[in-house]
Amino acid sequence: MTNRKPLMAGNWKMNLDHLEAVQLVQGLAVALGDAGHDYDAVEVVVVPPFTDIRSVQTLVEADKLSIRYGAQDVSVHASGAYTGEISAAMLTRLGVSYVVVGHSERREYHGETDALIGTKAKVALAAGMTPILCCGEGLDVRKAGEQVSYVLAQIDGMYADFSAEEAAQTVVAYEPVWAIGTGEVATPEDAQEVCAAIRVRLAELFDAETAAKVRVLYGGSVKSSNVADIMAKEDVDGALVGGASLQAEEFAKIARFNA
Ligand SMILES: O=C[C@H](O)COP(=O)(O)O
Repeated sequence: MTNRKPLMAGNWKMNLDHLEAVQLVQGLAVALGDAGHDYDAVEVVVVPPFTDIRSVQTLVEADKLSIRYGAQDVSVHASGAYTGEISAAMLTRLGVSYVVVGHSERREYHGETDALIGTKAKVALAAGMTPILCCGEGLDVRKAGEQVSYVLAQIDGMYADFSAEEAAQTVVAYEPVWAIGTGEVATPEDAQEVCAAIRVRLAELFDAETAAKVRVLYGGSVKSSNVADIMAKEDVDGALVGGASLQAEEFAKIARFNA
């Protein structure tokens, strides 16, 4: 048995402007409210683009919503001449609770390395936000059957400078790149294999108590139709959802996987 609270996080990626963001969060709140969702049992988080966050904050505060929100990235710098970057302090001023770091799209299009991702995660933590550290193998690695060693190398790199106390406050998202936005979902067994290996590695890097606290999410073509089977796996503590989080009803159903 685990006391890790399931976390359903919707990563909107570069979709929806601030007006659409308000509509979606309102729709999600209504769908979850109508269903009597217990936010203490399953945490629900939206991760909009930076430009939407202020509007989401205003809505969440005005309507006293229990939905929490995150950012898709954070700068390693505190302030200064870093054009285009957003600091951790700017995010915390907007009530941001989570920061996704090292998404495979940041790794691919922005050359982010495990070391940089680890630094970003520590910056987020130091500012009081929870980092969601992403990892996952490409199709070539999966075909070679090397997914576990590949992902564990990413874990080693990202957590290299973490203390156990810091690590215990993080979330990991395992997202096989071949399953992202493709409709190709990993089997629950595939997800469990890697998520369990991540937890074992965290226990080796830190200790068993720390590893037991870290929530490990699965991401990659999660939908309301497949989420329950994935969530039934012991080491899967939630989902990082892309496309399906852009529809209020569908994301509400995902959050209510156990209803
Ligand atoms: O961050 C979310 C993932 O990249 C999954 O995206 P997807 O659900 O559209 O496959």
